[in-house]
Amino acid sequence: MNYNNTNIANTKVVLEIKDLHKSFGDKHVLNGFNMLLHQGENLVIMGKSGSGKSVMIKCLVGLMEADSGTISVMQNDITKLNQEALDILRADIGFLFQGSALYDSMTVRENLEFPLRRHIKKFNKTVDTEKLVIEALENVGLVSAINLMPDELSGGMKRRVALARTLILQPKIILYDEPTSGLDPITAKEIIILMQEVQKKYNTSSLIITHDVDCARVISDRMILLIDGIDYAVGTFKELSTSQDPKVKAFFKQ
Ligand SMILES: Nc1ncnc2c1ncn2[C@@H]1O[C@H](COP(=O)(O)OP(=O)(O)OP(=O)(O)O)[C@@H](O)[C@H]1O
Repeated sequence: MNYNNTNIANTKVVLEIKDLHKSFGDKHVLNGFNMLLHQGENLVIMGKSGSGKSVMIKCLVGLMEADSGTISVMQNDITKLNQEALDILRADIGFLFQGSALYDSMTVRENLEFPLRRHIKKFNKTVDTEKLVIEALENVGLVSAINLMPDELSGGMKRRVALARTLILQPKIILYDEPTSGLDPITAKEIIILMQEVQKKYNTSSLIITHDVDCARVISDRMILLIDGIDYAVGTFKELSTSQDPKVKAFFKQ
């Protein structure tokens, strides 16, 4: 298998999905999907609307039970973990949802404090909340917005705050669901640059679901095309974007 960054192929695997199946009645959404995510890798998953990307993510985070297959996060088979072990593992996985999902009635500071309170076990009891909030906002260049309410922020600022809220738990893996959707091209580019900076600074591994070909081009070390319920095509952006397979080609027509 080829990687844009050959160093990544030699790093450990932090997430592995093997032969995942999920059907709803006679609708077979996932038909044996496989995936590997390496430490420090940016892996982009592309698939048409309704191809099963959300179903795959829901199985991955335990919101949905797969019919068969295995999912390992940092060498732990998540289907075999008890609730407490799952909670500990979940604190190492950050999410950035479509549309930012900030709490509207809370200030930026309170939005960032919220996950800290929920996952306090991950840190020692004397955690300096203020320091962590400021540090997370510094990472996204938004310390000045600390006392603002979400409706006082632009779309791009909201996405940044959401990223800061994800970073505050110091996740080892970040799942991005359409990180640039709804943003103008310049703001989208800023978010992509920020994602790259975060990856470099913390050596996080990222799984990025996107329809945005530009985002995939810039950020991906490797890509998977989810077609017909399987990992239909796997490779670098260059490999996939020059493929002669009509199903693959369809993704890169602009
Ligand atoms: N709980 C459910 N019950 C029945 N069918 C479902 C359920 N969840 C998802 N599906 C079906 O599974 C298929 C895949 O849905 P999914 O939401 O994973 O697509 P997606 O690739 O994330 O699409 P999009 O890019 O539009 O978000 C769809 O046909 C959907 O209707």
